[in-house]
Amino acid sequence: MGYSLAGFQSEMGISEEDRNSDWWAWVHDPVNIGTGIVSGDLPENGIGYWDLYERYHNLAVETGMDTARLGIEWSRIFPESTAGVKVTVDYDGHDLVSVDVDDRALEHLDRLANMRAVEHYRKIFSDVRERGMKLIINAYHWPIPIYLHDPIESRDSGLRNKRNGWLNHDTVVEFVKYAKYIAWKFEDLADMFSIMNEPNVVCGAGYFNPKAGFPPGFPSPEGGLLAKKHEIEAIARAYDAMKEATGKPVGLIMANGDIQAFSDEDHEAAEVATHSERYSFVDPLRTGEMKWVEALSQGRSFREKSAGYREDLADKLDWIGVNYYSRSVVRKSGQGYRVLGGYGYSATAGMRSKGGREVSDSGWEVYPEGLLNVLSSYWERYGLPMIVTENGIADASDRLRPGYLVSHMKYVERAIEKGMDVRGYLHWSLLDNYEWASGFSMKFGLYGVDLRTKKVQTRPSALVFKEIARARCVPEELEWMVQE
Ligand SMILES: OC[C@@H]1[C@@H](O)[C@H](O)[C@@H](O)c2[nH]c(CCc3ccccc3)c[n+]21
Repeated sequence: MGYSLAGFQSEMGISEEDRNSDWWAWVHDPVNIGTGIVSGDLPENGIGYWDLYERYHNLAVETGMDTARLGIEWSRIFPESTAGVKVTVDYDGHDLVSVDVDDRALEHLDRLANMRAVEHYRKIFSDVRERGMKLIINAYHWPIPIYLHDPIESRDSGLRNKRNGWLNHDTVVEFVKYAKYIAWKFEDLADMFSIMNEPNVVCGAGYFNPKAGFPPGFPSPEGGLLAKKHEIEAIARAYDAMKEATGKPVGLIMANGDIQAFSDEDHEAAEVATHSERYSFVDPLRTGEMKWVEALSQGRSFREKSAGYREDLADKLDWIGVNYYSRSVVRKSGQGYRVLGGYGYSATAGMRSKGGREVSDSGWEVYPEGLLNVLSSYWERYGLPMIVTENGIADASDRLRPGYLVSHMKYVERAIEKGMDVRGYLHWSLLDNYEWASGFSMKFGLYGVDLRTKKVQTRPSALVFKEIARARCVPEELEWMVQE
């Protein structure tokens, strides 16, 4: 049991601002701040993990945690372009079927890398290991180096500019170089690697749902589907490259909602939604079966379409990270689906959900049984080892979090009792942090952090977590907290 965090959301606050990413440009953009698409909070005013990691790791150990999933920022390791590093790339038509990063390329990357950043990440990771904790290193948690994705240019040019992030195969090739370098450089400190965190949210929020406040915030179903295809190729090519540098398990972390039909005539819609948001990412990386979800009627509805078999994508995952917070209730819409407001991730903060459930500060319905449903869905379809890599709640008053913790962990226990191979539970998160477009207003931490003084406040649910961690199960005396 432990916690997950991401670099851009936690590192800055005291020193070492990393200004070289699309997300940095995105959250500092005056137009985005003026239109309210981002909060105006800035990551450089954050919790300062880069400097305070020993204090925070002390907290994790005191809370009974034995595992940390931490991210590395691509733009810190390679602040300048790596395009000059020669690698062998093979295409089959538009399909990127191999990227060979040989030792000469690794030596070249090592000369280009920001060695101060490499060494500092080694200090942070060594500190985790020296405390007897396990370490999962995640290579990518959303920010892309600015020389590969200028989100303001992309937004203002309607995606017609050059530096277009996941829309370009260049980004895939440079990502594979970076991912192999990470595996090569940190192999001795990691217990496991994750290639990406939530590729489905990156393309979904960036191109299908501009209100989410993600770069480049340009509505383009075609763009979203192309970004999705390139992300899947990036994961497969990075897996191949990383496995040349390490024998440690290499997996993928996916965002999930428990997708449910509103009524009996919406079951097909729920199937299409589950394919579009979950299986269409992971199927190709297991079986090579590239299913396609065609955007119909200006992206308001979607239809499943087979795009054929790709041998070069099959068998590219050793484990799956399951991020789960809430459900999604869907209705039929044309040949596809639409998500219903009032339920799951689309509920409203400050009022009960349409299902009569509690709702978090971020408007997400508390729906613990969905975690068991999502774990079952992955287990039945793929049979791969799983880790709950994110589960948590924006809850500044800590009114809901104790019950949220107990209820969701009970469902993890249920999954294990049912024979599913669930290796761990990582809470999002140990500490409050920078919640992307929402900034610092959403408090996900078991511990609060005063951003001016960097002083830590213990929330009662940190003590609940400690009890559960110490008992290695949900103790009977805590079960009263689950408001059924
Ligand atoms: O919002 C809390 C956390 C973020 O801080 C993490 O960086 C990110 O990995 C993350 N993902 C999710 C779930 C996102 C989601 C929303 C709606 C539907 C499906 C997934 C929640 N969170």
